[in-house]
Amino acid sequence: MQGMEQVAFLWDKVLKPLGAVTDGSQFLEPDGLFPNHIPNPEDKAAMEAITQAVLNNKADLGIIFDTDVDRSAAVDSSGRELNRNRLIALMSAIVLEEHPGTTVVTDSVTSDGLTAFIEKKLGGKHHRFKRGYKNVIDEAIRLNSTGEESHLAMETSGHGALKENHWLDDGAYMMVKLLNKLAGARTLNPNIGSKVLTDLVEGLEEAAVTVEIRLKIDQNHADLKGGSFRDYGESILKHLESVISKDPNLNKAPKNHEGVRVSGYGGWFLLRLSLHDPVLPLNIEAQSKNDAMKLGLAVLAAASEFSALDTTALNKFLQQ
Ligand SMILES: O=P(O)(O)OC[C@H]1O[C@H](O)[C@H](O)[C@@H](O)[C@@H]1O
Repeated sequence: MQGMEQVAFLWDKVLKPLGAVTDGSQFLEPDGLFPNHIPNPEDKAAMEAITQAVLNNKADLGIIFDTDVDRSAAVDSSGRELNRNRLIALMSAIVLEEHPGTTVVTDSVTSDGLTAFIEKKLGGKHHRFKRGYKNVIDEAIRLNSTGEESHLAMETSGHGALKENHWLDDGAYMMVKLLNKLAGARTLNPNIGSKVLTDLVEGLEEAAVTVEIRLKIDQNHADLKGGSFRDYGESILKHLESVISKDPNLNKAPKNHEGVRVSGYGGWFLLRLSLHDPVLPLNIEAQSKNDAMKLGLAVLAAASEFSALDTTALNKFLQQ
């Protein structure tokens, strides 16, 4: 287990008294300079550190939190990361066992593979909404108020909330759900590692290439003509939408709540406005770099007309 201050409670007052061996845990001392890695369960270095600790200690499970413990992720006993879409798939499998057919609300950058997994394998409904943990939680609450049952709201960032936990944005509670599942399986077979969790995400299709490229809008650029970066971003999205509608290889997602989401070349992309920054994040998933580049080129073709948009990061991706 690794994380910061609040984790000490889970470690000292919950896991240890219950008999868990937590010796391999690391980075439990709070240090605001974050000397070990960025405290983010999506961060490559953070996930590598916890994976290594799991393997070195032959642990059944690794769990990792951000600094205020509202984002979390796990690593199974074989060293497989359970974060992003995989963690949502795993939590969906657990929640759908308890509440068959329920709706899972997620943010907008979740994969097409996740939708297929929730709907075809688990028999639930995937409501792909907007980025932002507050947005997904509020949407799940709204759905329940309209009579559509939803028990789980999750973001790929590792934020997540459950109806049974009063919709608190609570990474520790997510991990306790995984630990419960694990403990139940271990009473039947103590040498099973975390296979019970690994098995639950069996069948989740994953893209070979997954990238997020963040395109900045220069707010002081003359092309904004004194307008806001939001308006400028919206006009880029509108233009992209019209360019896509003329391309026979690309299809706009029929149901979408944020930005422009398009499928094609066996993959998909989403271009949207950042929640806070003058940035258009572009997410691309495809089965090969070549297909991902075709999707990236379609965005570049539309975006290059907008001189206040810095496309350096996209160009770099396309030239790699
Ligand atoms: O829109 P972005 O710039 O990608 O930021 C999106 C993120 O913003 C905040 O940090 C929210 O707490 C997260 O829930 C959200 O995922």
